[in-house]
Amino acid sequence: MVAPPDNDVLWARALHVKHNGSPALSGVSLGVREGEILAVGGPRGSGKTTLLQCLSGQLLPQQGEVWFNSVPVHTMGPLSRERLRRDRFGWIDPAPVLIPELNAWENAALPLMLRGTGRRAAKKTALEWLERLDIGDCARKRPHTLLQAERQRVAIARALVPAPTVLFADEPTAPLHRADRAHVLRTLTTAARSHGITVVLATHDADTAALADRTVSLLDGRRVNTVHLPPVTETEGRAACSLSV
Ligand SMILES: Nc1ncnc2c1ncn2[C@@H]1O[C@H](COP(=O)(O)OP(=O)(O)OP(=O)(O)O)[C@@H](O)[C@H]1O
Repeated sequence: MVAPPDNDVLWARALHVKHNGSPALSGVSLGVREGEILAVGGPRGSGKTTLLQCLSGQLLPQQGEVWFNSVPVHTMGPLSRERLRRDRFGWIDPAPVLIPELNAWENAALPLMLRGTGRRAAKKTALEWLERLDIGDCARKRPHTLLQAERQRVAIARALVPAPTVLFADEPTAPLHRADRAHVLRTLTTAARSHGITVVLATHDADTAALADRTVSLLDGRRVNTVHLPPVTETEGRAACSLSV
């Protein structure tokens, strides 16, 4: 095994994954630099979710290597990978999965409390994030009384609250309206940049990818070439488009 370059927080080499015999990833390699916002683009079924699951240690590739800060994730046992995900990674699903018995701030504070932070401190941090995401008013509401878009903001707050080293976001704005999407994504990317959080963002939306520093594109489980365009604005990162297989 050869350790990854020092400036890559995540590094994957030649990942191969098959789901029930059909290939989902076929030899994908990539590095993610510390503090980078990396978009993983590609059409539906191209392997984006599978790639994020491998990088975050949720799924072991049948072949290939995944390294996090020079630690080989692909050789870790299930408990070590679970601890790594709890302590260092955040995850946002396309649809919010919240605990129905807890209100919004309790849901958002949960990762901190699982790490041993006291209830009062965890609540303070959770409320700050809910405010930043414009749902401070919902802090005491249970998930079933919230709109889907509000629930997704709670899920995003929950992922940001413990300031993870790497945040994996799988189509995080899928349940939001277009206007909402831009605002939530800006909040997410601005927060990530200001807290030095590395983000790996799966999306098939060019507007979303435009907020990233770099885009890698997948097609049928393989990487396709990308070309970088000039910055859209000084502050919002760069866009990239897929050229060809
Ligand atoms: N649990 C599973 N069982 C069987 N096949 C799966 C499973 N998960 C993914 N696949 C298949 O693997 C391929 C890659 O799926 P994946 O979800 O990684 O792609 P994606 O780019 O994230 O798609 P989407 O944008 O629809 O989420 C697809 O052909 C998909 O149908």
